[in-house]
Amino acid sequence: MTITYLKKATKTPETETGNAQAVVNEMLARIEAEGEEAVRHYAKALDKWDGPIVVTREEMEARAAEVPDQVREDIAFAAGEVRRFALAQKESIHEFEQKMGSGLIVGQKMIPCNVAGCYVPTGRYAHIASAYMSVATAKAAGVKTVIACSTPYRGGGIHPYVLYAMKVAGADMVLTLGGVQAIAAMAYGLFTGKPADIIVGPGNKYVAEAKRTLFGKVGIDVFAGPSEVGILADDTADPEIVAVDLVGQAEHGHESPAWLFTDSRTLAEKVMARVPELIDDLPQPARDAAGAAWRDYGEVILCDTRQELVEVSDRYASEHLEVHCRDLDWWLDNLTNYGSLFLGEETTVAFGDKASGPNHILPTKFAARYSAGLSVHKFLKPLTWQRADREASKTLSLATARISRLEGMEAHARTADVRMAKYYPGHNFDLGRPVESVE
Ligand SMILES: NC(=O)C1=CN([C@@H]2O[C@H](COP(=O)(O)OP(=O)(O)OC[C@H]3O[C@@H](n4cnc5c(N)ncnc54)[C@H](O)[C@@H]3O)[C@@H](O)[C@H]2O)C=CC1
Ligand SMILES: O=C(O)[C@@H](O)CS(=O)(=O)O
Ligand SMILES: [Zn+2]
Repeated sequence: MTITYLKKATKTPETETGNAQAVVNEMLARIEAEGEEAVRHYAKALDKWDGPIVVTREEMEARAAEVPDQVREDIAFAAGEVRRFALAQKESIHEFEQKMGSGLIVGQKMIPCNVAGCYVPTGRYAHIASAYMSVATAKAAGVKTVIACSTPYRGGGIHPYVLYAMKVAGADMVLTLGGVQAIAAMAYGLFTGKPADIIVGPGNKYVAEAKRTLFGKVGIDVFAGPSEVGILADDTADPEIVAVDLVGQAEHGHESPAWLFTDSRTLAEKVMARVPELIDDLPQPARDAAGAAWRDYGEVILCDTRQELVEVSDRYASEHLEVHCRDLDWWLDNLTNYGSLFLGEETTVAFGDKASGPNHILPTKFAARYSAGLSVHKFLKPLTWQRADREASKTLSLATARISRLEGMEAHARTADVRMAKYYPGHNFDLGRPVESVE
């Protein structure tokens, strides 16, 4: 395969993770030992917040009353589309009941987690959309208690429109907390008395590392760290739109990769010339964020064929992947690793980020190789059940006893023996040869 790097990143999505891990480990240990006091300490030290942590219902209502009509309308529209998509996902997986060869009745029940924690980042930007992406999806799944947390915005309380979006999406409890201290508070049930069963939502490297570290104690959605964009473009693509879309996501922060995969050197050169101009034209803090992102993480990769482009793109497993090429169905059929796919010039990542319906909480740092993004399914457990009658119990007892004994598991085998002895007294079944003692 011939790959030419017309621009190569000096950093990879894994750079800087080590530093975050050390910080997160220390903070989690202190919060586990000291509880709410340590959380308050970090809220003050890192986010200049020493006000109340729990946002009361009355405060939510009072602050909601001040939200302008156009903002309400936009949030209602976008949250509605996200809910609509989540409900369609819910429809796609169902409970069922089936008779097996043994006569056993088996089934699957879809049971939502009881408590979900939703993290809404607002360090650099006020991520209003992240509020309904997580909360509305948890509610569509049927989660009873949804706790939402967001960073005190620029030293104040939760950003008013983020709080409004949480309310519209159906949050049951809200905490004014950001970063590691928010994730830990949700995991341990601090301030709410309700430890989360699952914690979801995007965030910076500290948030993503805290979720990863606490995984096991609590469920998580996916490793949703600093945003990434990949664009596949051929010679039919418009270089201006490709460049604008790359910068559109580089704005996220100095650790946000933007990758162009193309088989057209002409297009690549035009895009590379245009991106710095577009960045220079941005207001702050976007200019610095996108400038550093493009300088350190931007890549332009030239391949010979579209098969090679698919291979390279799958290796990068971009969180967001745009395709600006002829024959869009071919790309839809052949690409396998991406968080969310945006086909054709008429669509763009920002639609998915804010309003189109499919979730924007998506896998980063190669996690799209094994995981999709946040969906209603992350909150739903496909739990299995089974019920045997006497006939099924007999068929299964014989097989189970014999297989257990082949495995050397005598106690397992006896759970089948005892049933046969009770239901068929005096019968002589082949239940396998008893396991010999090995001292
Ligand atoms: N993958 C995805 O689906 C999405 C990812 N994102 C990403 O989320 C991120 C949002 O990041 P931010 O704006 O920073 O907001 P954030 O809310 O994730 O982080 C702010 C918090 O970081 C903590 N923090 C900052 N510096 C710290 C330090 N030195 N030590 C310990 N804690 C520290 C503070 O407590 C603060 O509350 C961006 O990287 C964005 O790209 C956003 C939306 C979706
Ligand atoms: O990583 C992401 O999904 C973000 O691009 C979403 S947003 O732009 O912050 O809304
Ligand atoms: Zn974005």
